[in-house]
Amino acid sequence: MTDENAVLTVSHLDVAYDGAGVISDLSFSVDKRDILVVLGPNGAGKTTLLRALQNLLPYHGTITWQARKIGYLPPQEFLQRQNLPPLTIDEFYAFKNPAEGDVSEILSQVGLDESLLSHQFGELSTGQFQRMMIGWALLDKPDVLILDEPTSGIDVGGEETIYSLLHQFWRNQELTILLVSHDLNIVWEYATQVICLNKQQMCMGKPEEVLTPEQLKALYGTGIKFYRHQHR
Ligand SMILES: Nc1ncnc2c1ncn2[C@@H]1O[C@H](COP(=O)(O)OP(=O)(O)OP(=O)(O)O)[C@@H](O)[C@H]1O
Repeated sequence: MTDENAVLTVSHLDVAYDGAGVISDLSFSVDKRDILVVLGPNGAGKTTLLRALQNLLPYHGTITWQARKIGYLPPQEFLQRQNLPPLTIDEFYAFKNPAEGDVSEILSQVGLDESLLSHQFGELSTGQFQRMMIGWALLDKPDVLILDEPTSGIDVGGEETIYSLLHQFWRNQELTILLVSHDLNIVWEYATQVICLNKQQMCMGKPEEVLTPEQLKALYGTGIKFYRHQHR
């Protein structure tokens, strides 16, 4: 039986690299308009999970999407502006075959001037680049967006731009977000659901219900500062 409100249902998921198990017997579901944050220590299998969900890795178990279109934000290396191809923004956006008017609309939504379309990647400021990338991810109107630590290595200002823009889109349109983040502040501020992963599922639920100091200690070992934003 499928849950009408679920956008993703994962059941008994196992993923291994060369026979070495990385994810074992993972089951969870994500509802429409959830912001699910995948938490876990280094090597816990978070990126592996996101890749399996996008059918980029072989797996056992079932992954059922009830999504119209799944979008993703490119890897951190791209977001950190390393090894970028010599393209103008116009050329980059054209890869998505946007309909008439879509580029203008998305640029206005991310707060960028159309004159930037003729610029190359290297000619944008950091903040403009972050906005441009969010616009690219959302240009073809996905109803699900997958992001793997989108702000790692990005300065605090850029981080703020990415999350506040994403949150703005999430508020204004039908969007479900699956996000890997190490940042507990992001979890407290934005997550509607959290899954704690350390090869196996260690918690799943609303952050305020499942992220107890005990759970965080079990997930990360000692030394995690327990800090909760009060303003939600
Ligand atoms: N292509 C690969 N081939 C073999 N092993 C891999 C491969 N990719 C990842 N692994 C291993 O799988 C495990 C999980 O890796 P994964 O990248 O999913 O972890 P993660 O939770 O995203 O970690 P981090 O927080 O450090 O980014 C690690 O032990 C890693 O070494």
